[in-house]
Amino acid sequence: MKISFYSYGSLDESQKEALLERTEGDLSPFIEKVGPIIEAVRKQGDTALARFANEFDKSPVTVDAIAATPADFDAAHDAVDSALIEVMEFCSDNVRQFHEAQMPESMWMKEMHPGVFAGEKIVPIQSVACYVPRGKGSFPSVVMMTAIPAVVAGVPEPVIITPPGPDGKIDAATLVAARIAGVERVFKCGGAQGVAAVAYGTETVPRCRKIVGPGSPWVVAAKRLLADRLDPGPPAGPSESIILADETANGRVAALDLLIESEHGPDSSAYLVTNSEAVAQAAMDAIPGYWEKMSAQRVEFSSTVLCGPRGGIILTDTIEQAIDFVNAYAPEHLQVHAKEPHDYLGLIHNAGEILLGEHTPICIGNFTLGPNAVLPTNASAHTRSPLGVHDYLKLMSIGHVTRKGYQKLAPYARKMALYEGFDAHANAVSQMRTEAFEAGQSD
Ligand SMILES: NC(=O)c1ccc[n+]([C@@H]2O[C@H](COP(=O)([O-])OP(=O)(O)OC[C@H]3O[C@@H](n4cnc5c(N)ncnc54)[C@H](O)[C@@H]3O)[C@@H](O)[C@H]2O)c1
Ligand SMILES: N[C@H](CO)Cc1c[nH]c[nH+]1
Ligand SMILES: [Zn+2]
Repeated sequence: MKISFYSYGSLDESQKEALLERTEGDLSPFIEKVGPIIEAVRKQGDTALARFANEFDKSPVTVDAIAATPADFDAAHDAVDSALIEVMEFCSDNVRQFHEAQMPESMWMKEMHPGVFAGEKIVPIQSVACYVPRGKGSFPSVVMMTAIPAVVAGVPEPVIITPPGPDGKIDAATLVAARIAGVERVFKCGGAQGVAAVAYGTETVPRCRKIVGPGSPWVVAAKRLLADRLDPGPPAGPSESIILADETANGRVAALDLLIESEHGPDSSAYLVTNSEAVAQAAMDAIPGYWEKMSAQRVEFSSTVLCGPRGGIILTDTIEQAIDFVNAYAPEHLQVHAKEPHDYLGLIHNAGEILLGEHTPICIGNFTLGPNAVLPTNASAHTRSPLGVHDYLKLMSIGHVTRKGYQKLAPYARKMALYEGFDAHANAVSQMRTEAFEAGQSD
């Protein structure tokens, strides 16, 4: 197979536009199939969840075994290598520290004028579900990234949903990570049926108001269809990355990092964008050797991405052109390979995360650095942010006006109300209010 190579300066506008496309851009085939799945869960609850687990996950789950039990947690703990548990504790600790640092004050108030107080109260959302994928991998790291900020934010009893495996069980490390995070409500339901379960609630799965976490197009399509009933949280579909490398980069190292996100699935996207022909060539030459060190399935995913229309190597005429491409693409993950990576920080406006330097590969961000690795996909990094404690919190405005403050504000409110034509609004800040007080006092 031939790795896709683009000489950017010689592409026409439509070819440049095509490079910006992701698989998530067209969800229509998934939306069509997901509608009936959602309807079945709404009507049949747990029975439908068990049936879909059998059908889509080849998992023999019965209606009485959808919730993980304390015995399941204990068995998972026994099954997982103790060295992996230590690693998950280390990574979880970094993720927790990062998100604790993100927490805002729970309230603020400002005296706008004498006797006029305004501020905000910040509270956790009362019910949130975390989606933890399983299929083209198992993702205990996604438990860390979704459940730990929920706990830090103070969400009472967060819920985890995840597809069961062919043994009818939840991935053992996923359960261990849930326990490390402090989450006990874990349910065996994934894909569109899992999203529908938390949107409507079933006999076993509680209804939630919000769902966070990444997933396949089945999950993304269900979130989209259920968005009126369930806050779908920040968008997080198939993984995508750009490695931006200038002429000071080592092409072989850049290639190693290009392969990281290319192996998630055939629907992922991954580009090396460089202004250096030597870096591009070194990366191109290195990739086949790296594929030899990967499993057949991961090579299939990676080569589908890098040899197809949503991945490969882009050679630009200048580094400015490379940076412009990054900003137009707005990748989920961006890693900068350069001797002076900080020089580029101020020039990047659109990316879910910016990892600086050749010692900060995306997998370090995925697992262990601390910032959240659930990041905006499908160009939503133009306007959206990484998952964080703010996604589990909401603001309520607070106001308090004393008698003195009222005298200052009332004439302004009355003038506005009269202009907008709202009689009751105007009356409530007129002489009628003084009269109502006086009449009330004499009662
Ligand atoms: N953006 C991020 O932060 C991030 C993080 C981790 C993973 N990811 C992405 O999440 C995705 C995980 O995908 P996955 O497949 O491993 O797990 P998944 O849990 O998202 O999807 C698997 C589920 O899809 C459903 N499904 C599969 N085939 C189906 C069919 N034919 N009909 C109906 N439903 C079907 C099943 O219910 C199955 O349980 C990947 O695309 C990966 O790149 C993103
Ligand atoms: N790259 C994913 C986010 O796009 C996160 C992840 C978890 N495990 C492996 N990778
Ligand atoms: Zn990854």
